[in-house]
Amino acid sequence: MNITKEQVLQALGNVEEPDLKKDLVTLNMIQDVHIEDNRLSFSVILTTPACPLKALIENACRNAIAHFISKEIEVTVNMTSRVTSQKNTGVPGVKNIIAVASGKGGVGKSTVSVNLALALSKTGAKVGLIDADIYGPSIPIMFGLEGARPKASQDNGKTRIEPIEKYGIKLLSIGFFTDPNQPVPWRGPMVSTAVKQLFNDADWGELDYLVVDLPPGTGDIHITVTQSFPVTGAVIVTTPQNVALADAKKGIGMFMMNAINVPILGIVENMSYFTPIELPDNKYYIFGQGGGQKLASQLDVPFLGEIPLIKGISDSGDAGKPIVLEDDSLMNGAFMEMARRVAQQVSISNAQVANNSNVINN
Ligand SMILES: Nc1ncnc2c1ncn2[C@@H]1O[C@H](COP(=O)(O)OP(=O)(O)OP(=O)(O)O)[C@@H](O)[C@H]1O
Repeated sequence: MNITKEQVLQALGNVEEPDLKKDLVTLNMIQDVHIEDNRLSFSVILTTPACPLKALIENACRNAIAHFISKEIEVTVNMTSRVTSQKNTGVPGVKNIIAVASGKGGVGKSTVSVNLALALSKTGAKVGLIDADIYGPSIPIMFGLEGARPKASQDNGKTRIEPIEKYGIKLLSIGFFTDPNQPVPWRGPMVSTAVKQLFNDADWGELDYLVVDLPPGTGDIHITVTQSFPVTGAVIVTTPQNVALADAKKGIGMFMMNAINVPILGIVENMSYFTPIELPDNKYYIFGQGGGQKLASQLDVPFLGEIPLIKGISDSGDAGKPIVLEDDSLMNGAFMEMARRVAQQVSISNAQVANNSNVINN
């Protein structure tokens, strides 16, 4: 059978990327088309390795070839990915900055940040994590790195800090530079300088996603980070109680202010329901049900998922090995699903910016 590359591209031009609402050929997602007799192979370049629609897109490609060219063709689809970026995150080599925030303290923002970073890395992305919670840096404990000190070197008279690598991601915490037993009386300008150093003076290398755990509330650090670096988007963590939801709303309001203007990637509801480990199908909505989802639809922002209240989540954080590293989907499923949705929203946000300017695909 004589098929041409043009025929293949024409057929695949009928497959729409469901999130980005354009066809795969227009989005430049089809590459390496090889044809030999009745054997065809091509690559589909997804915008994130965490793409939740991978199987659906592959199926749609196979169907398009069968429908528009022939069912007799032996098709090999190589699903691969190249994370998109908006121009210039301000940190060399870093494609996307994801800020994790909460209106209220203690809702599980650090737990979500850590498990989000590790879940994205598990899907194959290159990930970094900054703990910018100067009032209660908890990432050293959650990674079993209490007392760790990152290496620093001089490069042309400039200090370069080497992020610590653990569980496949690079991380820096403000807690690596302070004594956990001594309270640090941070003043506004000191805070701003210290936090900017975590971004600017560190050797992050090439990263698809840099996750930033912000302090609770809306303060100096939020303003420093969002005004110094073009943050791709913010993930807002809440619990189901009304007090937490009201503060989450304020947090979202801050990111949406004209002076800040950071896209909201979505709301994560943590501690949504209690699940006893011995009865994993039982869900007890002890703090009320559906509050996070309702807030998301009210504010017209995505809902990124419900994370159960499970003792293992707390235990694993305290033990320095976050739950997402477990191979048990009962324990890590909710975080993996949330991470896929976050990555999906990053891709959508980048594509929207591309409609107005230029998205780089490298
Ligand atoms: N889904 C969950 N199930 C069980 N325990 C959880 C869950 N989420 C968080 N925790 C526990 O709740 C406590 C607070 O979580 P975490 O430190 O992540 O909150 P935070 O919002 O970052 O707090 P802070 O406001 O102090 O920065 C921790 O002990 C953590 O292990």
